[in-house]
Amino acid sequence: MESSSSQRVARIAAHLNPPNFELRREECRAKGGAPGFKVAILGAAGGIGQSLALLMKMNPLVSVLHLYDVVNSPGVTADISHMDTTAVVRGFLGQPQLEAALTGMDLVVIPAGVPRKPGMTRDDLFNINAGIVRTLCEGVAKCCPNAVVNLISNPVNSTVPIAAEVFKKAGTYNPKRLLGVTTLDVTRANTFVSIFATLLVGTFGQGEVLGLDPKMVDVPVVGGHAGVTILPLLSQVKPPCSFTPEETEYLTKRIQDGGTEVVQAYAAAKFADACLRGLKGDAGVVECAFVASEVTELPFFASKVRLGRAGAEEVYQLGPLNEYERIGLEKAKKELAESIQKGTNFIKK
Ligand SMILES: NC(=O)C1=CN([C@@H]2O[C@H](COP(=O)(O)OP(=O)(O)OC[C@H]3O[C@@H](n4cnc5c(N)ncnc54)[C@H](O)[C@@H]3O)[C@@H](O)[C@H]2O)C=CC1
Ligand SMILES: O=C([O-])CC(=O)C(=O)O
Repeated sequence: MESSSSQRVARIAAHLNPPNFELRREECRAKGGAPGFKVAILGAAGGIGQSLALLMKMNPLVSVLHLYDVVNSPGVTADISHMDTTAVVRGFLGQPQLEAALTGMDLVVIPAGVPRKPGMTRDDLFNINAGIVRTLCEGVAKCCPNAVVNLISNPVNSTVPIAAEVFKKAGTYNPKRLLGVTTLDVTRANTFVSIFATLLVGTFGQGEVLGLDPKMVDVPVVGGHAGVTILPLLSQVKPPCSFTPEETEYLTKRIQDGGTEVVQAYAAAKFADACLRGLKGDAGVVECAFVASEVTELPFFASKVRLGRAGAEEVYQLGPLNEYERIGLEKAKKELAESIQKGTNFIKK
């Protein structure tokens, strides 16, 4: 006869062994009554997806985290699910499991698709990623038509219009709930400006600023998410800061080219968190995003938006631009118009 201790071990083991493990976690969570949102990451086994999954699993606003990919999602799910935070993690592999991954979701974050190789532009990814985004958004329209969608897959300037057309076709389009993620441009801009300001002591209007924390810096970045369409409004930096024309030119290029150097998931997690805080009803959640917009004559444009229960509840105007920024805006709009049209045509053709 087994000792009571080994019987207990056997009982616990039965609960902790896959596939029971996640089921038990779910029961524990239900008993604890942790509130929160259901979030799906599509492309969760990729470079961005894995780090994003880790960061979302740490977010207390997330109660359920679905990790979908066409490869490797079971391993990633097992890894993430052992983190001792409340969100229940479930993995989904391949197209037959897409609908299960999406059903009931409040927020769908999409970093699925191919990334750039050296020498490529984001637009070079269009041919592969356009079809991937279309398929995934068809799934969203069918299974969670009211979810907020964060589109990360590049070229964002075209994939957002693609998603909009898919949702229009399905009759589920809500412009407030479709957001292209440009947060990385803002985190780069905040970081570069803070370093710059710290090194160039005395350029800030209010006297000397030493060791400026990037979190204290606010650089609006408008337009889109590729090359010249990324337009940092350095004249509107907070705290107020003045740059020479050469400094402006240098910083603008540095921010525009940041993606050829390094990519990361932190900004995507920051933006997803802002969307969840908005859905929860927090006041004053403002981030830049590429959304349906009337700020310019273009149907989509990135600018500051206020995030709320409805998604992007308010799209802010650009504010006063200086001459350098006005020229930049014209260049940005020209390229953006083509990228938006290309995305729209992909579905309409
Ligand atoms: N908007 C932004 O700020 C950023 C955008 N990106 C973009 O995000 C995308 C992903 O980048 P990485 O994670 O570095 O690439 P990656 O190649 O490491 O990961 C992509 C993942 O997508 C998966 N995938 C491919 N087809 C899929 C499908 N039909 N359904 C579901 N998953 C699918 C792949 O299996 C892979 O796991 C790229 O297009 C990249 O350009 C990356 C960084 C920042
Ligand atoms: O540049 C890339 O290929 C990825 C991206 O969008 C970024 O890092 O901003």
